Amino acid sequence: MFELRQVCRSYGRVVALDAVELCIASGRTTALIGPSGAGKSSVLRMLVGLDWPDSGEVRFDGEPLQRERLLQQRRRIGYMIQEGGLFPHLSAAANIALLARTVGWSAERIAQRIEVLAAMTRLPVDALRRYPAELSGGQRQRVGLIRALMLDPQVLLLDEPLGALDPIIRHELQEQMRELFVELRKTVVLVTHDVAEAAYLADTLVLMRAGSIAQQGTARELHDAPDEPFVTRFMTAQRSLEQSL
Ligand SMILES: Nc1ncnc2c1ncn2[C@@H]1O[C@H](COP(=O)(O)OP(=O)(O)OP(=O)(O)O)[C@@H](O)[C@H]1O
Repeated sequence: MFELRQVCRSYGRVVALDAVELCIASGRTTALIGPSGAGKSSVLRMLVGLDWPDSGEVRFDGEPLQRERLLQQRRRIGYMIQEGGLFPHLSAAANIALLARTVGWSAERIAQRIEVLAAMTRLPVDALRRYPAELSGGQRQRVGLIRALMLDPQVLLLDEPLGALDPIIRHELQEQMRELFVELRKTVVLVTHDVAEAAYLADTLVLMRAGSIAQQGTARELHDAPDEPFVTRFMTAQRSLEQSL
């Protein structure tokens, strides 16, 4: 679905992406993992056309991502930024409806679609009338997810979709998201800091380090057959409760 060919991107002196080569399979879930600053969000922004390579190419569904065709290509992609990225002055429902209104959906069609998605993501209906500041963290994430799903895109790009949630809600949302990904059969690319979450949600893990791909494979492959010591360090860095007792 996506291909990055020798993608380089620097911000001033900081090299965010260093000749990245990456293929993302269609209809599967891929998790980008890696230390802070490794370039995960930068990759996601390239995929959605919010940022462009200094050199190299990003291809989407067999064609280069192009500024001239971006609107058309963007309609096939749902994107959720960190913290949901909701507009604070709009109610949850208005946030969700924004894109659909722009592309000319009727109020009735919008309401029907929101109802379906609220049920699917288990968002209480009364939450739709509230402003983002009046929602819990878990509800905000659900609203962000509904907004990304609104136009039924082929592709979902999720930047830390479950960041900053308490462990019980996070556990619950992980289960719901996994069911949703299987049910919807979309191409999903998500960023997470949590290795266990990545392994639970994704078919493929892409481990980044300092703007490059350290290793790509299943969680089992990265765990059992690491390409370098860094992979093992990262995969085993999270402390389990058993280790701490
Ligand atoms: N707009 C920007 N201006 C300057 N530097 C940037 C910008 N965006 C990213 N960077 C830098 O590029 C590098 C990669 O950033 P990126 O956000 O992609 O990392 P990340 O792996 O997503 O990190 P995190 O896990 O902390 O979100 C970092 O060093 C970051 O400081």
